[in-house]
Amino acid sequence: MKSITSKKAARALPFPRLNDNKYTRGVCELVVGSEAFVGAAILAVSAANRMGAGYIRAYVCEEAARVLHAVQPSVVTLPAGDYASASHNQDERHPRATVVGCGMRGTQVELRLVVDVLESTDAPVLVDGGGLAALAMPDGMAALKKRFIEGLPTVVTPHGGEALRMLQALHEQRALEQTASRGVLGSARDAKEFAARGARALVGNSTPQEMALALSRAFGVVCVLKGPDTFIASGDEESDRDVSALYQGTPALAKAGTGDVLAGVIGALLAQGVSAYDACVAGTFVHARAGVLASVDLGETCVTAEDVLSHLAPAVSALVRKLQKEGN
Ligand SMILES: NC(=O)C1=CN([C@@H]2O[C@H](COP(=O)(O)OP(=O)(O)OC[C@H]3O[C@@H](n4cnc5c(N)ncnc54)[C@H](O)[C@@H]3O)[C@@H](O)[C@H]2O)[C@@H](O)CC1
Ligand SMILES: Nc1ncnc2c1ncn2[C@@H]1O[C@H](COP(=O)(O)OP(=O)(O)O)[C@@H](O)[C@H]1O
Repeated sequence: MKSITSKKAARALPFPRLNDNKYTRGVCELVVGSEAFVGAAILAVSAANRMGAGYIRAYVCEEAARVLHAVQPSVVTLPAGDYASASHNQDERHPRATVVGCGMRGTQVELRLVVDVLESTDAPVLVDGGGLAALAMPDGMAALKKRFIEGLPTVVTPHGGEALRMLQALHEQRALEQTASRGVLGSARDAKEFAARGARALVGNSTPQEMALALSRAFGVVCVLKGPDTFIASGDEESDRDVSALYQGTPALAKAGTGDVLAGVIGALLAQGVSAYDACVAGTFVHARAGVLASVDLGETCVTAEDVLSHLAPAVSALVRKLQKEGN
């Protein structure tokens, strides 16, 4: 397994070119937050705005739009329900990406919205937080399969709990399908309980690396499995970079909202045309470095997700200095 270094992260970073405009620097769209989790939307959107995408469009609830107008007036806001009816395609000169799911609670309306996002853009999509539950549903799986066949990149960023739920849902669904196809008799409830037990047994003993790999292959996505150490699985069976590990974090990052910041960071890199795998490598590194720099300033105990956000710029500057030192 490869470990992510500052050199790899620095080389993946995008820079504005002399003749760029806000559209050529990439449009990052975020379909995030809910009435229950307004903060997740603010954190993800603010992180994306900080990480260099030229145009940030946030599809959010009214309260999140109100807060964003106050704290990030450069962000354009639209009602979350408007996403499906707008156009989201990209071309070579106008890259873009969509982040969806941070701060969602997993309601039917939200899960439908996640599937709409997967179906309605040819740009990279990052799915996080409560939105991840949509992927193991039949519509979500079908949308992912179509994106995979068409070569459209999808990134998922689960924490350990979300990864476990995704794998269990997947195994459960497969077991149910097998039961049905073999004509095994029994009540629907018994079949579901049996499938759930099998799924728990299958997933129970996996290491985080194995889970990241299983998720990336089963769903056809790049999987960033977050935790004290973070594992990135490319899902590419031909490649020698199946799983990479990031060991440079700090327990100061174990705070609510830091995952929302990470989703915005990776989303902005995707929107600037960085490949899915490189965006995950550079994004997780910058995020971890921001956590470390915040800890240096404030002490590990006192760091909040807002501090990680405010240390993204010094983290990027440190990487840029590294590149300059190497003469690249
Ligand atoms: N300020 C805000 O508005 C915030 C909103 N958030 C949003 O809240 C929604 C629910 O996410 P949560 O993660 O809070 O809750 P979840 O309901 O997704 O998961 C929490 C459960 O998973 C278990 N778990 C197992 N491994 C874990 C791990 N490595 N890290 C965390 N939990 C683990 C926990 O014990 C717990 O039972 C998401 O959409 C998320 O984006 C959170 O990001 C927190 C901040
Ligand atoms: N003990 C730890 N050491 C290093 N990094 C951690 C630790 N705990 C959590 N993190 C990082 O903090 C972030 C937490 O993300 P997540 O669990 O999704 O939080 P939230 O949903 O509250 O935003 C991830 O990037 C994870 O890798």
